[in-house]
Amino acid sequence: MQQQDFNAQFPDELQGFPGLRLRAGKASALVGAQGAQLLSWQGADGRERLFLSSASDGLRRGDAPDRLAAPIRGGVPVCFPQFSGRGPMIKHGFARGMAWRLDANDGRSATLSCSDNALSREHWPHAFHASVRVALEEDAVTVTLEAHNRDGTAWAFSCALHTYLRLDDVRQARLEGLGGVRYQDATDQNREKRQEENMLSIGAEVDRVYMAPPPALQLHEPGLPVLSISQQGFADTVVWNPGPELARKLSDFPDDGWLHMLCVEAAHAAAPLTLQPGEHWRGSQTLRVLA
Ligand SMILES: O=P(O)(O)OC[C@H]1O[C@H](O)[C@H](O)[C@@H](O)[C@@H]1O
Repeated sequence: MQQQDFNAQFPDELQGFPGLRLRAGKASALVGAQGAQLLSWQGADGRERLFLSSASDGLRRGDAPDRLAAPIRGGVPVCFPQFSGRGPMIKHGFARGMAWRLDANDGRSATLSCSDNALSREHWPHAFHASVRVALEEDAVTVTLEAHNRDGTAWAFSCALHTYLRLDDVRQARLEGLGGVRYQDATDQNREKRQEENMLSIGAEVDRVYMAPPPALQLHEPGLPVLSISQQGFADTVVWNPGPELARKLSDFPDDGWLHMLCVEAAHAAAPLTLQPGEHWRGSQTLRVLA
């Protein structure tokens, strides 16, 4: 893509990251060109609901798109075609480091896409098309990821919408809805466990893949309306917070950043999915401020 077209498609910016602003009444969102990553979402109350690290690196205007950019730490990174280190590829796949193109934009929603090219083939030999649609409502935002096998042979993938929710203080928040759900604990060699409590509180590192979770969870924070987090088409929900020790080791993350975020991710993580030639897969996550 020419720099001129890129600038026309992504005229807005947040922390120097080029993107596209969407509006629905008083609500607003900014979708970044890198990785089709939602970088900001403010509902009608004007409160920012997504965490974006002030120390984050990433693709800036004018950077060459012929190599992968450093991942942007925050918003809603799209992990594709691999979740985390669960496979031979670079962590979370290559899609979050690529410049995506804009396919449609009606002011309230936008669709971005990427497909195989010389860069993706350095990491994965397959023909594919991936798209992300961000749809804004007054009190909600929905991110939909779609993958299409354009190859002559079947391929397998895993993926996630790696949503970083912004919190005042994670220690005061409660995530409701995971009571009785089984999870793989990545802080304990992926041992399988069962969560007893329905209200999860966090004060240290948490890195869990919940399998067959309920379709909606609720995030409670003192003095704020409840946030509903729902998903469709994804088999797992990942909950991640680095806690104080890992936070200090992450170069693109403030030491106290762990207090102000919680990742609640719609994911296919525990087991990969296989798409036959010509097949599509689609999954979405909706964040909604409840009255
Ligand atoms: O640092 P990143 O590559 O963005 O990954 C951040 C985190 O993503 C997921 O939530 C994984 O479960 C974690 O194990 C990982 O640390």
